[in-house]
Amino acid sequence: MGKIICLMGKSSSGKDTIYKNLMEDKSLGLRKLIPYTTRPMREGEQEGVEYHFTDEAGLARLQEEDRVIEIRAYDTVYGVWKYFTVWEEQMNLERESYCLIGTLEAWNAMCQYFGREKMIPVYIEVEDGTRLIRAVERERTQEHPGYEELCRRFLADAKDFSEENLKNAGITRRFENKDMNACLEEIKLFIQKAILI
Ligand SMILES: Nc1ncnc2c1ncn2[C@@H]1O[C@H](COP(=O)(O)OP(=O)(O)OP(=O)(O)O)[C@@H](O)[C@H]1O
Repeated sequence: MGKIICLMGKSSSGKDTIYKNLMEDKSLGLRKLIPYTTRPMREGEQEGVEYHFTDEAGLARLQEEDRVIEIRAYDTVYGVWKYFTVWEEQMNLERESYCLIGTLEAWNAMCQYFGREKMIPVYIEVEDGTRLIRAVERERTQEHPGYEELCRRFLADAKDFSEENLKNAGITRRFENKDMNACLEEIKLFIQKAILI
């Protein structure tokens, strides 16, 4: 039986890096569950790589087909952008396991949609000071570093991923990303066991 692995964690905890590594490990046989968004494509992005890009009409069609698993709307300075997960016609949960990066909100909605027993949480944690340094270092490499947004996210994450919210979501196990290789090894072992059940 297939499972859905949901990688979660605060900003700069290493989700993206870990996701890429898990996907490259063919022995795990995980499939990507690529999210959808109504936000415009950024330079360097490609349809179907980070996201499937659509618009409000595309979203409405998917909703009519009852294929939207969970959806989040963000009121940005450019207007409302929606991010959502879609049931893909080629998905085969009997045989395949899927992996995605999710928020706690998405996790809760997906537990409702698929059933908790189908869902495997992988919560990644990094000590706050180290995480902030990694976030600043990553931002510094950008042409136009967005330190303000970085600070906003850092504070928002503390609320979104509060101990209470984690507890209510049934997330108890944590994977500490101090050393990437050790963390990856631990996560891979955990996933291998979890998808066997
Ligand atoms: N164990 C580690 N040691 C050192 N640097 C790391 C480690 N893990 C991740 N990083 C670095 O920290 C930064 C944040 O990692 P990454 O982009 O994977 O995080 P993320 O959780 O996807 O962040 P966001 O949610 O903000 O997009 C990257 O520059 C990455 O190279």
